[in-house]
Amino acid sequence: MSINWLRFVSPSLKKPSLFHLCHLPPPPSSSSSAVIVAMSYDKELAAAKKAASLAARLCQKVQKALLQSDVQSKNDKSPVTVADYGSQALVSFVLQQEFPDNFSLVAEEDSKDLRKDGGQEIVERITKLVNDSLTSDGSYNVTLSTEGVLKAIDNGRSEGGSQGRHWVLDPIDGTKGFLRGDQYAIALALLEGGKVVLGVLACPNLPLTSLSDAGQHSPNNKVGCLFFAVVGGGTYMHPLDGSSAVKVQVSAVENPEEASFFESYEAAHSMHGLSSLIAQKLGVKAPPVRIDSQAKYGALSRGDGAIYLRLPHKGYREKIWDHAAGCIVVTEAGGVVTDAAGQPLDFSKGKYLDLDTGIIVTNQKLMPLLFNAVRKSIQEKASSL
Ligand SMILES: Nc1ncnc2c1ncn2[C@@H]1O[C@H](COP(=O)(O)O)[C@@H](OP(=O)(O)O)[C@H]1O
Ligand SMILES: [Mg+2]
Ligand SMILES: [Mg+2]
Ligand SMILES: [Mg+2]
Repeated sequence: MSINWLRFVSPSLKKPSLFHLCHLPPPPSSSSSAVIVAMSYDKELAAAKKAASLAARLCQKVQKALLQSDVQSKNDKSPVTVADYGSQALVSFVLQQEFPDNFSLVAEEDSKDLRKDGGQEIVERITKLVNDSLTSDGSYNVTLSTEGVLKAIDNGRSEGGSQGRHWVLDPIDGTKGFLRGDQYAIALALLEGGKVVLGVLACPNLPLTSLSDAGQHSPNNKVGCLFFAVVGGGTYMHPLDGSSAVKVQVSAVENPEEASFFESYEAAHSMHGLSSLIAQKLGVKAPPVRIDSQAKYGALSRGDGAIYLRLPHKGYREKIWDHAAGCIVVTEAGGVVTDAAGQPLDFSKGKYLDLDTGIIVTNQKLMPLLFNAVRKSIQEKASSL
């Protein structure tokens, strides 16, 4: 099935809306002309934004309690587990309600550990969190049982792939950031035929103004952003607690000396030494901006920085839910996302991304320079071993 894209101005919406035409095989008795079915992602986008916003609220509630009760210093990870599972159950439930006939979800968590002996208490806490969120939203007149919550979590066990539609969810991306009270994201994307066609990134702790602004740590600076993108339609951002969206664009910086770059806060997730070698080769002057989660993709999409380098240690396999939403949010804002060999990320192979060395992200102008610096640095590192 081939897919063509066109921009369509909906008279009722009075704003551009994205439609695509699916050329279906002709019915047996008809002539050879293709049957054209027009579809939009408006309903999917509305559902994804709703699900991610609800999940973000659940996570904010848990993170607040986590910080207030100082559980963080006790190194007790259970509240994070509660938020991860609660977020996944909520998103899964909302999407299944909205798309009962065509629902497939590839998500990070499953209920295996929760079903073990001693898991009942934590399942009850998750169930309460999920039901409280559903009640406060008011759209769905249901109360989930503990088994209903476990089933909703396990509905995220799809394998994805190159055929059909699959939602892709990271219920909390940046768990370590969440624990520290730093950045994290609820990352939800839709794959169609193995390509990302829609992405929503809820970043509850990301300031509404640029991370490069001097006053970003002032107490008046509001946090909580939601980024969204539909293929061909650009990237938008609005406050998590609002709906007035602005279109965002990646940085237009062409001179690497003026570029700043993002990388993981956690050195275990990305080789900081290698990225500093790359930055040095490029002539980047600013120190790295280290933050957790796909909030990096969101911040990059609005030009807070110009480059994102993710260079995992040998043997690590990247999962699609760690990049699907972020990837479309950046590309629709004019950026480029490739692996370290310059190939686009392939989301059609199931849960894992099959890629060379790492992931590099920047604007179109800087990509050739960045790519060269990455190749040289990787070769230098290999020959020094
Ligand atoms: N050794 C490793 N190398 C690279 N990424 C890793 C890793 N261990 C975990 N991760 C991934 O890094 C993600 C967080 O990325 P970042 O460093 O940008 O915050 C984690 O997502 P979760 O927090 O959803 O588990 C996890 O999937
Ligand atoms: Mg993740
Ligand atoms: Mg996660
Ligand atoms: Mg995880």
